[in-house]
Amino acid sequence: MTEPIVVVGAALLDADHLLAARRSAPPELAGRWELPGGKVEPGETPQAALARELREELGVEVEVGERIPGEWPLRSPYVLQVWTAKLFPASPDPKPLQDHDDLRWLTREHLWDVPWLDQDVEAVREVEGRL
Ligand SMILES: Nc1nc2c([nH]c(=O)n2[C@H]2C[C@H](O)[C@@H](COP(=O)(O)OP(=O)(O)OP(=O)(O)O)O2)c(=O)[nH]1
Repeated sequence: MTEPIVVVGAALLDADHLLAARRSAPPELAGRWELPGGKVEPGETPQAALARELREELGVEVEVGERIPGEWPLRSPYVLQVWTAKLFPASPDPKPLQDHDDLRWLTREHLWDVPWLDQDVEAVREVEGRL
């Protein structure tokens, strides 16, 4: 069996808002919303991977917090794990530099206003309790 490869997603929180990111690629995922992040590289910790991905994709500097319990299957061999994160005070605001074409800070009230990727819905439900 192929070993699963972890994709880390950020529950990037600011007060009572969660950052949602709209994918611009690949075509089958474009237009749907996700927790920004990406694949953990060999030898990298999930926390380091998440900080790197958010720097590359959004231009932000984050402090990674705790893991949201659970693991969600993506297209084989990938699995999604989610960690909380918050912007360092001196961080620039997030911008959709790479992989995304729109960003939104959502309150709990508006959390389901965007079409999340199907495979992210359970993870977002877990995050919902933190808002
Ligand atoms: N980042 C992220 N990817 C997700 C989520 N849900 C989901 O199915 N995916 C998929 C999309 C991609 O196929 C894969 C992650 O790839 P990616 O393109 O974000 O990661 P990456 O920057 O490391 O990829 P690469 O271009 O270097 O190959 O997981 C999610 O919530 N966040």
